[in-house]
Amino acid sequence: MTAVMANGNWDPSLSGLLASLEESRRQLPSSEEEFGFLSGLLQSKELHALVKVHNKILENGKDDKLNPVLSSSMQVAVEVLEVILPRLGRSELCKELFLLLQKPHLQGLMCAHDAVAQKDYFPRLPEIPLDVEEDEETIKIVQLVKSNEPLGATIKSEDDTGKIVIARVMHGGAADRSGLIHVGDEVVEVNGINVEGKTPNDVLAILQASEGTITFKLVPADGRSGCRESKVRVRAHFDYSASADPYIPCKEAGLDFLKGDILHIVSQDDAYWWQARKEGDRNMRAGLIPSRALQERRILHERQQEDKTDSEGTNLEGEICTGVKCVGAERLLPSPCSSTSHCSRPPKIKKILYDLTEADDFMREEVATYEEVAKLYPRPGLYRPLALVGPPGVGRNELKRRLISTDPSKYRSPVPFTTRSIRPGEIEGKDYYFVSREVMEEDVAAGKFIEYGEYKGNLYGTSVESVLSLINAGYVCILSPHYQALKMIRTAQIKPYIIYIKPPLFDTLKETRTAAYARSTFDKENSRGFTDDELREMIHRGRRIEFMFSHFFDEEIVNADLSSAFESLVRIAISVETDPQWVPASWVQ
Ligand SMILES: Nc1ncnc2c1ncn2[C@@H]1O[C@H](COP(=O)(O)OP(=O)(O)OP(=O)(O)O)[C@@H](O)[C@H]1O
Repeated sequence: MTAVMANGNWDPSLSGLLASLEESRRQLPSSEEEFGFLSGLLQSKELHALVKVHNKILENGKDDKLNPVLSSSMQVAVEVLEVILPRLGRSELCKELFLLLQKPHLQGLMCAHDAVAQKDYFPRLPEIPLDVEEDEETIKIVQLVKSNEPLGATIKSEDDTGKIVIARVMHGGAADRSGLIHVGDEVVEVNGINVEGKTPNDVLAILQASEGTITFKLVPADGRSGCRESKVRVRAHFDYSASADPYIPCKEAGLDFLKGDILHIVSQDDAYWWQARKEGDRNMRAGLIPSRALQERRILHERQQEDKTDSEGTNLEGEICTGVKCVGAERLLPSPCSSTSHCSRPPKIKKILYDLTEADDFMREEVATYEEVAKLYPRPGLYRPLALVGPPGVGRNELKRRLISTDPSKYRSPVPFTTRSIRPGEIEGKDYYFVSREVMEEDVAAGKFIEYGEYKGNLYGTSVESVLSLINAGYVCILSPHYQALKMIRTAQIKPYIIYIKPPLFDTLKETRTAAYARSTFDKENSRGFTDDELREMIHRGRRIEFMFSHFFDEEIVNADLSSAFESLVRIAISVETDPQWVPASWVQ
């Protein structure tokens, strides 16, 4: 026997295995290479260490010597991360703990701890009964043991033959992980009961009444093999509740999510029902969500219905059912078992830039469902611009000015261009870039401006180049673009972090603006307070902006109390600088 094994500490079962391997070496049909591999493995220190750990766990588990204090250390770690996140800027200790808890080694340790604490390695499967008839070589027998986890597969009865088949296997669920159950497998027997001629509900009833292990006899589907998990992540642009969806093939298999949630799409095999997990969710089993194509059809249909004034009757059901076979016909197999600012005030030109009242309906063509995203990691010295959008008068410029005044050497706003002539005291390149109308019109036509407009016969605008030069010079560029310029700035080149400044409800809006003697920005010639109509208009505009552009927003700040809104802005600005962010996948190469 080899030197390593001569060591008295070596596990006796491993030594025994190796000895019998060597003894029967000649009778084995294996090649020299295969033998060498196996014998090397049995003698490896890694395997020995693993066996030792395994034995120790079993030994300690036997007489309940060690009881875990908790079995969800990963969950606790995530909660701690959330709690300390807002304190990162203020405490070095918080920062250190934040980094520590994200280290893969520590997370691996906590995962392993939880698996052991939850006894995830139990139970052991009993021997498979081998009383299989001779002509049943194409039958597979799958035995599952009760646990708290659902099986993660759905069944349906086939339209033409009435056979019960596995309709869907949810990625990461118990069935998928077993590697034994595949889509298309025909269910012949459950616990010795023949299911021929039975409905999916009958089969469910058998399963629910069963206790202990459950044995399936399955005819394997031809040529099926497990599909590899996709890596696609998307941001959802709508709320989804499976229980409220009349068209989902199986409500219990659905995954609920909220607008803004990041979803890991693990399978797009079905054109209408994708399988997804929520990013960061420890539940490995994927759930069903409507595919992009299906959701787009639904939204378009809903819009058509809204637009229809006459009632021709809705037939959404018919329309979707044509595309999605077996709607509602699948059954999920249960568990087999169970200010005063010193920055000069920029000129008020924005509100005239796109002032075609309500001319923004063109955006309604866009159907926001899911957007593919990827993580963008912060790069020191190269900061994402912050773009504050909102209805005119809501306070974007006020917040921008306050943020810049906290550190003018860090936060900057791009210098605008104008075709008007320079006035006494103004400095070229500081107040404005003064250019001729011909030059500016040419540049506008060439798409060099993120926004522009005309006021009293002169053009004003902000160029893409001036934004990029601030970014490249290491500043945090602060923009307050008109909302219709959002599409222009939301590019891989600029990578803006878009913050929606939302007006509060009318009473609060009126109260806060009156208390602060806020000046209306609607009538440039008169510096006066906001009228009720103007405040209502602000709220109305806000709603339209949300309707059209909310899928572009990274954050939202309700500008009720100005100092709270400003605090939120500062907190967001710090986190954009330091934390990884989900951005459109095309921005990350
Ligand atoms: N939360 C608040 N409470 C009280 N007053 C506010 C608040 N936010 C902003 N204001 C005041 O409201 C007025 C309009 O704000 P601001 O000029 O920043 O609006 P804006 O969104 O930039 O609009 P515009 O695009 O028309 O310039 C200013 O007098 C500002 O000081």
